[in-house]
Amino acid sequence: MFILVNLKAYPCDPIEVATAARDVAESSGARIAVSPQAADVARVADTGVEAWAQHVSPNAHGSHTGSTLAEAVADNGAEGTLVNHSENRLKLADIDGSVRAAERADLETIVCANNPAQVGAAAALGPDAVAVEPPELIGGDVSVSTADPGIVEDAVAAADAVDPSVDVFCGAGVSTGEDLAAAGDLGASGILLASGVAKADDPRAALEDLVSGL
Ligand SMILES: O=C(CO)COP(=O)(O)O
Repeated sequence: MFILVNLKAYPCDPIEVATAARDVAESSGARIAVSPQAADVARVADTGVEAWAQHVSPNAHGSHTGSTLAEAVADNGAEGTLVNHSENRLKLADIDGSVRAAERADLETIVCANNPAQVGAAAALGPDAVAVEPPELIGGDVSVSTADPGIVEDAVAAADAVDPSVDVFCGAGVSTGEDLAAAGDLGASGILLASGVAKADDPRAALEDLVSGL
């Protein structure tokens, strides 16, 4: 199970979380990545943890003010990028463009989706993985793997029907090792979480609890 910690725009210390994630990944053997604000990608990657961008623009170099280029985040140490999110909704054509941009820059991709139908559409674009995150459970205390196990199973089936090589992650309310284990039992290859680590009083302890579910 891959654990991807999305720091969103939370007021946490990205280096504190990245250092803890690096240490817990090393001691447990788990794959853990941290996805900070684009401006913090280089500092986070410098800790030695696997760093991911939260978004890349569909465009390449050129007259595109405000872009976050896939090439730029890759040059600054990112190994992958999220594409689309319930909190940053993109048009299908832009999701496609961002996945293609990430491919050009050799970044791994996870496209986020709200439900199994969107998972199927996202899988058709050929990312490395898709993540199902029901918006109503994002930021809450109850894990998607407990509150709505059927949506995870349906997402796995939807992606498999389109392209069996696309992994399926789940996210929303995931915070414990038990939540992670339940996600794995439902067929997920990884989890995407934010508040359970970024808003934790002790992010290191939160990460240690998560890997206990592996
Ligand atoms: O949106 C999410 C990750 O991208 C999930 O957020 P929470 O873990 O805070 O529910």
